[in-house]
Amino acid sequence: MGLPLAAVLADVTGNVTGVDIDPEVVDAVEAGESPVGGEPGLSELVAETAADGSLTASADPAAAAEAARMHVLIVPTLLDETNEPDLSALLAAVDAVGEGLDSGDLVVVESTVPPGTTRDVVTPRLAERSGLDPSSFGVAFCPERTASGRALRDIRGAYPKVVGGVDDESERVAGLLYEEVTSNEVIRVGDATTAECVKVFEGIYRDVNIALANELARVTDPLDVDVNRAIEVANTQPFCEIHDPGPGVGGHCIPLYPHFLTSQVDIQLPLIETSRSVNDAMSTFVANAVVRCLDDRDVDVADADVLLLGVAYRAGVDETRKTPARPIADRLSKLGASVWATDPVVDVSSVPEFEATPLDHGDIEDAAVRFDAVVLVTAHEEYERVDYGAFEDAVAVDTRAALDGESLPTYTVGSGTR
Ligand SMILES: NC(=O)C1=CN([C@@H]2O[C@H](COP(=O)(O)OP(=O)(O)OC[C@H]3O[C@@H](n4cnc5c(N)ncnc54)[C@H](O)[C@@H]3O)[C@@H](O)[C@H]2O)C=CC1
Ligand SMILES: CC(=O)N[C@@H]1[C@@H](OP(=O)(O)OP(=O)(O)OC[C@H]2O[C@@H](n3ccc(=O)[nH]c3=O)[C@H](O)[C@@H]2O)O[C@H](C(=O)O)[C@@H](O)[C@@H]1O
Repeated sequence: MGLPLAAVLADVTGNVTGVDIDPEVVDAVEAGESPVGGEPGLSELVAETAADGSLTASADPAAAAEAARMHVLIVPTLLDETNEPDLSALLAAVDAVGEGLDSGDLVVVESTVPPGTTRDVVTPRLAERSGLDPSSFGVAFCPERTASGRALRDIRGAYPKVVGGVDDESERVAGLLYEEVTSNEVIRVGDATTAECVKVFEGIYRDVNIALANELARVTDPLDVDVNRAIEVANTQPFCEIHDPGPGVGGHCIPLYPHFLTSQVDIQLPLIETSRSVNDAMSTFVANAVVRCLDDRDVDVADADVLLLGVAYRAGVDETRKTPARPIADRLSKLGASVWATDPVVDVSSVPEFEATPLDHGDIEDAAVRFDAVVLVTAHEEYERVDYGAFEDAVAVDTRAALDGESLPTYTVGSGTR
């Protein structure tokens, strides 16, 4: 999300150096090209701001920091293998900025971080690396509230911009910066930790509510009820916003943010922790539904050819981080199935640690006859135009309630067998 942000800041301020440790990213931006796809308007904005000199790029974080007076950090914040926050990229960026920090500078963190990080980690580390007194420079947390595929629109003002400073002056100056950027309001929350909580809470709200939808989907079979229909009607009541059942929660954000909170407090948070487990269990629920559907047709999963439609974690994005497609493929492969996968947006052959044979999107109908089951994992709009009649003797498992009205015998998560 750093390049969309840099391009908008360049468009607004006329003087931005985008810093990245990936030289290919730097070279592309220096050439006026956007290495980030799937973002409407971004290629044009990068070309325009690079051409007029308002956007330059550098692979030397310390040198760029030396020259700058405002420093915005939007590097990856991930989880390690034990689901603890991995802030290594952020700390590296903080160290580089610290090397070039001057009295009177402002440092803004836009990366999503565990609450307390800006005050207790970033600020002291900047002071230590720069040798400056913490009161001599500003630090604020101003979360990136954007989603892939609509970054420029979101950055320019789809939602209010949240600003939280480690002190009043930091918040005041950061607020002035973002008032130039967003067409929406700037909400000053009074401190950095509150702003960090805003971002993490937004994501946790989503994870918990998706877990509720997924748990409700489990009563479809025992109650013989169309849960998706019940959710749709329940949501006609303004105080009800039940989300959509699915195969699990993917992406670089929502599955991570609950861990950013639970790692920071030494108290039990059972609802948040259980919601994570409910969502992560959906891939097994889907794989078991495939096995059951094959079994109903006297096909042993160990002898089955299964095609996954969609590898991206959600429709329309070229992103596979924590995609539910991976555990679904893993489980079916372990049961002996021959698993194939296709995606109109993602290059399936480049997806790391993915137990599936790639199939080109254009070959779906020609190859369809070989499959015993087809699983819709990602509701890319391209799948509305597939001729499912080509899957002559297969059964479909629809994890997104997207295959309405198709001729194929189908089990739909949340709606059951049709
Ligand atoms: N991608 C999204 O939809 C959103 C992301 N965010 C937050 O934004 C932050 C960045 O996420 P993404 O843009 O998705 O990550 P990303 O992995 O797509 O891109 C991060 C970029 O930072 C570069 N980088 C890594 N370490 C660096 C360092 N030490 N110095 C300079 N550059 C470095 C990488 O080379 C890469 O180009 C995360 O904290 C995320 O939670 C927030 C809202 C939306
Ligand atoms: C609260 C919220 O909508 N946050 C957005 C979210 O964007 P993100 O790209 O992660 O997509 P998402 O729509 O939250 O979906 C996350 C995952 O959850 C699944 N999902 C989503 C909604 C739903 O009802 N059911 C469901 O199963 C999606 O398929 C996907 O696998 O996370 C972004 C972020 O924080 O990076 C944030 O900026 C975006 O505004």
